[in-house]
Amino acid sequence: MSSSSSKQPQLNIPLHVSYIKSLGENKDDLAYHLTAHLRINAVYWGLTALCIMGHKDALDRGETIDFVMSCWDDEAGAFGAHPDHDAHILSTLSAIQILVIHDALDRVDIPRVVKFILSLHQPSGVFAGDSFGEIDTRFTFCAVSALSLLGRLHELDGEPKQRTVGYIARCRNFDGGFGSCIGAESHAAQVFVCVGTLAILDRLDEVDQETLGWWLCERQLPSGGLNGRPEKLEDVCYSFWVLSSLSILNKIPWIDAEKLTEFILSAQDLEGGGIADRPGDMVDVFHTLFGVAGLSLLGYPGLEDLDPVYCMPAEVIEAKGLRKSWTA
Ligand SMILES: COc1ccc(S(=O)(=O)N2Cc3cc(C#N)ccc3N(Cc3cncn3C)C[C@H]2Cc2ccccc2)cc1
Ligand SMILES: [Zn+2]
Repeated sequence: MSSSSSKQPQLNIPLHVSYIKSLGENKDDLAYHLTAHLRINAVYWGLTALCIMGHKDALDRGETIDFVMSCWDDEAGAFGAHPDHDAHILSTLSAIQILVIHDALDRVDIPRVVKFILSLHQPSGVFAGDSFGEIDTRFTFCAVSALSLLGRLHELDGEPKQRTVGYIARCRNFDGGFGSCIGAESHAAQVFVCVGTLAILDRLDEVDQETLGWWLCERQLPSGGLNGRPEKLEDVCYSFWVLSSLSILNKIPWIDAEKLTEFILSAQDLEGGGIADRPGDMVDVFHTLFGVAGLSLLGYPGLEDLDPVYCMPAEVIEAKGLRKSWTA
């Protein structure tokens, strides 16, 4: 893909780096406190975006690790999204991703976290998000990717792995896609978590790759952007959910990369920095990550490679020996 033909301004990396750095500075903003329940996830989103843009050190490593450890819920043996918040698989995965990126897994009581994760495995094969029992294929991906990053995926060997794969197989729809649970309609974010889980478990044979490939490339709209379901609006975050699934299936050429690149670049705020869900909307750190993540998967010049399964820097996943054979 040649960026010289782009009609949109290029990716303004310095501006987006300063936007992410500013997020942790405005602690007086009401918005800062209203998003406490997302804090550790937001740190993962910001840190990963910085890594892809080549500015991993823009956030202080020591302060970041100290914040993650302040989210440890010692009663549960896992991480919450904010100090004194209850442990949840979503925040536990974010904590592990941050510590792996910073090569600080030695700070984690791995046996206790593994016990928490395995305690969420349901008889049906799906994972719950926490002890309250809400189930979702998103939580299954979080559990399996967390165990993999901890080097403890073998805990699922045998019947637990078959149960997990069997549940995801029962979520597969006629259109080749996957939903949040058995019987739920296909949705791009759920397709990512199910395909990603099957990729980690080396069971992509459970995916109808041609049919799903078509469903995924049909997410692209005339604007170049991707939506999450038929008849929905395009949204930058689907640049990652759809592209990562296509990347795992080796079908990224099935979409128009040039037009998607233009769409993502058009969603930048070129004054304050950051990327929004679509042009003209308010930016946030979630869409900033998934915008640069999408550009990285499209081979946009000047960005670090992203691993499509773990949504983490490819060099970090490579160093842990977790890169899959089909990834370039
Ligand atoms: C602004 O209203 C919201 C609504 C929901 C949430 S959320 O439940 O915490 N969450 C994460 C999220 C974070 C931010 C940011 N910063 C912004 C949005 C957003 N969404 C909502 C969204 C994204 N695209 C369109 N929509 C409507 C996804 C959602 C679910 C999710 C959680 C973890 C990982 C992946 C997905 C946060 C804010
Ligand atoms: Zn979105």
